[in-house]
Amino acid sequence: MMMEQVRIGTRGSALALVQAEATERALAMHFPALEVVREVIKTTGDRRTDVALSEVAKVEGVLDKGVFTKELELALEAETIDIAVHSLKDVPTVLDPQFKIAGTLERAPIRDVLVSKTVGGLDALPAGAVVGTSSVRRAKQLVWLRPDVRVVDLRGNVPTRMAKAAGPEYDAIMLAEAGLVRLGHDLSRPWVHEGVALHFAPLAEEVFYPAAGQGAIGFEIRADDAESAAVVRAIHHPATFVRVTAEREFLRLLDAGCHTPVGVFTRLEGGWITMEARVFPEQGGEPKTGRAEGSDPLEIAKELFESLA
Ligand SMILES: NCc1[nH]cc(CCC(=O)O)c1CC(=O)O
Repeated sequence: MMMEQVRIGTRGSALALVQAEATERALAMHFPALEVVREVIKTTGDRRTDVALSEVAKVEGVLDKGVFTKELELALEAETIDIAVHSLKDVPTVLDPQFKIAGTLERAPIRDVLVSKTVGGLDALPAGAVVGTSSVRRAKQLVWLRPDVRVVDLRGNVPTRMAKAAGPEYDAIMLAEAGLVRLGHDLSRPWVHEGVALHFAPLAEEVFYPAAGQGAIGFEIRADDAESAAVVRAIHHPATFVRVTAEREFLRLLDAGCHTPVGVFTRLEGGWITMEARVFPEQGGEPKTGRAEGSDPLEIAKELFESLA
């Protein structure tokens, strides 16, 4: 018996709402009679824009990296929502056993984008350029590729960060291509804000390694909720899931010991997965780079992890 109503939970940021809409469209296509109710939920990460993202978890006592997900899980637990719609890269790799990631939509592009006042991407940034990002992964890779660059913290949701990028404090910022495209940016031409033109330079994943799960929308449900699992299954994209499973498992294995900045990406062709990772030592210095391939996402994650240990 098909359920009559499903309640999805989402953050209230512009990007989260676009992702909720994409989910609702997919559900409407598969289940024309299903009533989809949207619940907008504020997370710790949305409230605490006053401190650096890397500090929010500590300040707020949120377990691990759940700063954008904890309140959605509380709503799942309280059964006020059935499906939490997440940017998968914000979801911790280890979940409480009462929850599970039941599926993903088809993935958007995985690259990072340099958004800068100068054209020509990373190589053409002026000497000593100031680049805004709150991601340690982006910061480490930036400075490794361009040692003269100065990284400064930049918080806020995507539209806020785009507006700040046009201000005098920054020469450039970094954002995910997926978020920019979902919010309607055309990366082939500059975006002009208050008379300042910002240029988009997507960075190939083998040049600038993305985050695990970047560009994927994941659905978290109560582990025992078979009805919601069936709903998710209809809009699920298995090829995306195989890739993000490999990437997240690799991150989970690394996270066991520390909070290392890590970039990782996969490709999937005819059931064959290739995965590459760039891992920066916590103490600084050269990153380790590795590659694994195979057909089992968990196996190749383990193989890659062990080859870098
Ligand atoms: N942590 C914020 C966040 N979470 C997901 C995205 C982009 C969309 C995605 O990667 O799925 C962003 C913004 C960004 O990194 O530019």
